Amino acid sequence: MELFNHLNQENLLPFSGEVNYFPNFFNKAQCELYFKKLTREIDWRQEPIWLFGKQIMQPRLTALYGNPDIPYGYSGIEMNANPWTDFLLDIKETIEQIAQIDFTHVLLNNYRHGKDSMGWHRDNEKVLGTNPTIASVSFGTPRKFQFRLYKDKTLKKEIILENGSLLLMKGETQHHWEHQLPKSNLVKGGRINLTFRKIYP
Ligand SMILES: O=C(O)CCC(=O)C(=O)O
Ligand SMILES: [Fe+2]
Repeated sequence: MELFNHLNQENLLPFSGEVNYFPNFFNKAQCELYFKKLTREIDWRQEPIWLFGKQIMQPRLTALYGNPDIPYGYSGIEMNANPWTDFLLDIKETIEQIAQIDFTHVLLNNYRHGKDSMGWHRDNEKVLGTNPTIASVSFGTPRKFQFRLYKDKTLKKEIILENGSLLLMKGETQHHWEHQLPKSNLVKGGRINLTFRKIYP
């Protein structure tokens, strides 16, 4: 029996997946620097998605960076990755040490205020492999992040993703649990999230 994983972190999920939370993974100075750079230097766009047969604009800004020549389809849109920048590589290398995986891409989300959000979904696309490790880094205003069991949507777990935190989703998480970043009337400030992924072309 495995009592602890290698990081000695507790699992946020009760079963059928593994989620570890690391608050203050980045220090205050790094948080300020990265939030500024992410705001100014990323090629942010508001992209349309297809939802129930209708094309609507996503309620957030997005961008994709990563290794060249690996196209990445996401929610019905094919995004071409921008090449890595120096500071994105710095962040990637820092989290690769703890995630113990070489990531090929990062999907960036810019939630400009509390009305920006991301709805319930699983990151279970074929190109991510069977049990993807996804590393989610947050900068800026804290936001609520929720999980619910795919087969019993009344079973929920939630956590506040704080400035400078890292959330690792691993194992069978993407098979059995959906996640979302709900809208909030209370949140005024902006938040930028990076989800590092490994794509198997
Ligand atoms: O903003 C977040 O914390 C979640 C982002 C997410 O779930 C995704 O990019 O797939
Ligand atoms: Fe996701």
